[in-house]
Amino acid sequence: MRDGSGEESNVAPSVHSYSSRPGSHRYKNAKKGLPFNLMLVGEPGLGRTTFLNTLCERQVAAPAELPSPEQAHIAEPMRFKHYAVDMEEDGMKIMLNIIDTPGFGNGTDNETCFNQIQEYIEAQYDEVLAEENRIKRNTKFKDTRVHAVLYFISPTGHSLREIDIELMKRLGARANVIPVIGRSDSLTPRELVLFKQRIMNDVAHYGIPVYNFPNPEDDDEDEETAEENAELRTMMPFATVGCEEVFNEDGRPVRVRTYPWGVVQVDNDEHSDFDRLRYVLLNSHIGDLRERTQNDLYELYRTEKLSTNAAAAAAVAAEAAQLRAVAA
Ligand SMILES: Nc1nc2c(ncn2[C@@H]2O[C@H](COP(=O)(O)OP(=O)(O)OP(=O)(O)O)[C@@H](O)[C@H]2O)c(=O)[nH]1
Repeated sequence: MRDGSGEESNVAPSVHSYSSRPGSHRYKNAKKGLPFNLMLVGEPGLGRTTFLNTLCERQVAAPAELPSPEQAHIAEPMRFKHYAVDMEEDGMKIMLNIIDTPGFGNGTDNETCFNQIQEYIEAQYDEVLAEENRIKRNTKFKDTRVHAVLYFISPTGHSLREIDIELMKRLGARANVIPVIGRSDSLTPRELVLFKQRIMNDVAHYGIPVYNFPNPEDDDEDEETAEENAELRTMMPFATVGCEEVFNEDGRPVRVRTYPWGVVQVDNDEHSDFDRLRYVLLNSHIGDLRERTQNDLYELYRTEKLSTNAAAAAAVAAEAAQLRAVAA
């Protein structure tokens, strides 16, 4: 860790400031540790790797190796990279499993990426379904269902692109999709406000089923939670800034991106939504994201899958009966 002078410093790594926010401790019930599976999706260069390391407050993922100039034009296919990190947040142990998707949106054929991601999410549901049907349960079964997908939007300042709309629409039915604006410090505060508005207009116009924080009218939430959720809805999509370096400012650890014209403080609410998003993911809404995955998204998938299987079995039985009748 370096301080502003470039020297090694011994500052404590805790740089976030959210412990006093409402809603903390809401899900502090997991003694063994709460598993949380988070997928990161977004085009190359939007800051996913930096975000991951900033979220975990340590270097979990190394920066991607850049191809040589001769190879730079060859689009690498998308792949899944897994990172397992044990965290402790506000007294709660979290077994964080991050699934990164380098190579997404690299080529002209995005359909293959869409299918790969959807199949990955559904394959985790299939594993739970198979486990539920086992006579003897596997006590070591690891639930790898994706509890949230962070979708990184490019800070163009325009509006959503076709790739964003398509992907979020496809995944929204299978996972809690949370849109975020990557490298948001490239927009001025006014540009950011307008960009957020345009994105949310597109979300409404195209009926994109993003995770929209439980509506207090639908749920039996207390007043404080209802207010918090209403505020979080107005912040969507979250504007993120990532930075792995921690500096020492008057004895206080801060993460800043330094530019010739000034600094961007990652954990300062006036500079970015990073701190708030981190709090949502690892504290206030970790329980809701997990519950929604289990009770709504998985249940829907399970019903669809079993109905399809039942319909297929009925069709096979009808065909067999027909063949038997012909043979008789
Ligand atoms: N301005 C700005 N630059 C950032 C931010 N986060 C990361 N970067 C820089 O953007 C570049 C790409 O960051 P990565 O974290 O490697 O992006 P990625 O999305 O993982 O990209 P791939 O590894 O190519 O898939 C690096 O030079 C980072 O230092 C940010 O919040 N703001």
